[in-house]
Amino acid sequence: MCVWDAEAVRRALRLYLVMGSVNTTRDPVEVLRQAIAGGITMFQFREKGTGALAGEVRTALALRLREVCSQHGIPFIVNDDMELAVQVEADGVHVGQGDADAALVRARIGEGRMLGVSAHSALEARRAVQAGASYLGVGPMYPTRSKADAHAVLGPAGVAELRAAGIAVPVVGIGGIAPDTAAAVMAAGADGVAVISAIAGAADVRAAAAQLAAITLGEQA
Ligand SMILES: C=C1C=NC(C(F)(F)F)=NC1=N
Ligand SMILES: [Mg+2]
Repeated sequence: MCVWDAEAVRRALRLYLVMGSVNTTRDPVEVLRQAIAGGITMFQFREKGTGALAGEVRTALALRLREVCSQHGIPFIVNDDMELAVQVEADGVHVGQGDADAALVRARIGEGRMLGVSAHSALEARRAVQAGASYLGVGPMYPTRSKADAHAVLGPAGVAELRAAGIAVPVVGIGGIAPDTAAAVMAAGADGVAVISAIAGAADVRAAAAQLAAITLGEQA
């Protein structure tokens, strides 16, 4: 298992699809295939909210999505559940401030996997880095319908403030990001954007992913 150095993590964060079965009316596996064809660089399985799958059915979906990511060399991250991440041989885990202690998760998953931690302030960011975070998820950038308990909207300024505070680790913005706002998040100092509805809810998933990829990867140029 390769160790995910900062540069590899930054490349993976460029266009990060976060999705679970509740985020689309279609087959999540088909949506993921289309999103990969459009150019996403990382995928997070986030099975949360009203109607979320559980138990064997959830694990079965995780394995199907994991397989699609493996086929295309796309890193596969599991939200919250470190045991599921280990069980399906995920490339990493993402935990929020209210979830398991980041240091405990790092100890459980080892150094060969990515550990993403949600952060809403420089203090939370510093603590997450000390706990061994590979990247920080910062948001919400804009109002979001995908997370019932979202924090107050930070805006791209939230990313700029972390950079101004000297937080240099890989950072991805999340929360209500769409094609017309992705560039602002990158300009504020993020290494990439994480999206749910902008891709999973799009009529043409592949085109939506391609449009966002052009913006975030274009920033690279
Ligand atoms: C609550 C979350 C915050 N950020 C992220 C990500 F953008 F992927 F880092 N994922 C989450 N599930
Ligand atoms: Mg969480």
